[in-house]
Amino acid sequence: MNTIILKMGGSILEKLPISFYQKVAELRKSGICQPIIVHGGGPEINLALKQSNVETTFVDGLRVTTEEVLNVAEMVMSGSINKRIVAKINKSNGKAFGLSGVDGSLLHAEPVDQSGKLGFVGQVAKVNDTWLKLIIEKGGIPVISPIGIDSKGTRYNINGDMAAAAVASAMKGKLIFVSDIPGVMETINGKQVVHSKLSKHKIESMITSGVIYGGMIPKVRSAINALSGGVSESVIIDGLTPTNLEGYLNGQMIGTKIVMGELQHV
Ligand SMILES: Nc1ncnc2c1ncn2[C@@H]1O[C@H](COP(=O)(O)OP(=O)(O)O)[C@@H](O)[C@H]1O
Ligand SMILES: CC(=O)N[C@@H](CCC(=O)OP(=O)(O)O)C(=O)O
Repeated sequence: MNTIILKMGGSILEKLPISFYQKVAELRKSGICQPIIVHGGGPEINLALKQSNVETTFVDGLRVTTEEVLNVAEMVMSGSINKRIVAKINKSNGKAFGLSGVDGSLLHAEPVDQSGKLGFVGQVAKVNDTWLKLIIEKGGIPVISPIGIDSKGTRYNINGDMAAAAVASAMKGKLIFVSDIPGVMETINGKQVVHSKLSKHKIESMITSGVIYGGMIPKVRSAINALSGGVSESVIIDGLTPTNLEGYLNGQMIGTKIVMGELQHV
């Protein structure tokens, strides 16, 4: 069975209709594909930090993470968000199993920046997929919160897009970023267009020119890394259009596909 890694952005988590979770459960039950969910939670972490009067800043879409910020990020993502997703899939007759990258050292992490400028921000050094494979073997749908751990027991806040790319590379699945935008957009001659395909070269120039900014930066860079890591396809789709997931899986041109080689028309 083909594996798909669904990165569910914090931007849409609360807006997704129950039909989305029903579709995820159905994909597994019917044997069409094996979904693995990796979620984010940026907006809810922002809210929780605000309520605790903790300032938060981002560098290239990554949250500078002090110990205090890490604890809040873990509470929000591994606690509240993860279990809400699990509950919705289970309500849809799926067998979801929630775990964070800390459980079974699923996401073995290392600091993203050795200078310490970003604090406890990690990247995935290795995916320990033993438990994932066991959950899958038993008919389950893994739901992963992107907090990682190293061999000393230090935990790291990992951007959800980066975690999803690492899981997709390890499991050799298709990587689908489910977000709140129809794809990567650009205003050309006064008209907003959605790119249907983007190459690595074009992506880097769009980051340099500021067309791609904020949370879209780790998303597109993770898509490229996943392709380098052996993932066959990376795509960004809008989760709020109910037919998008199925349409994409049926081969329709939906969202923005990230490709390795150069493209003539971009
Ligand atoms: N060129 C672009 N096209 C579309 N969205 C962009 C672009 N550049 C930056 N963005 C921003 O990236 C956001 C998606 O990233 P993010 O908020 O991290 O999403 P998610 O929570 O789904 O991971 C969009 O809502 C938009 O504000
Ligand atoms: C290091 C880092 O930036 N971690 C992210 C993790 C959540 C995330 O990635 O959420 P989205 O998918 O909603 O963007 C954060 O703290 O916001």
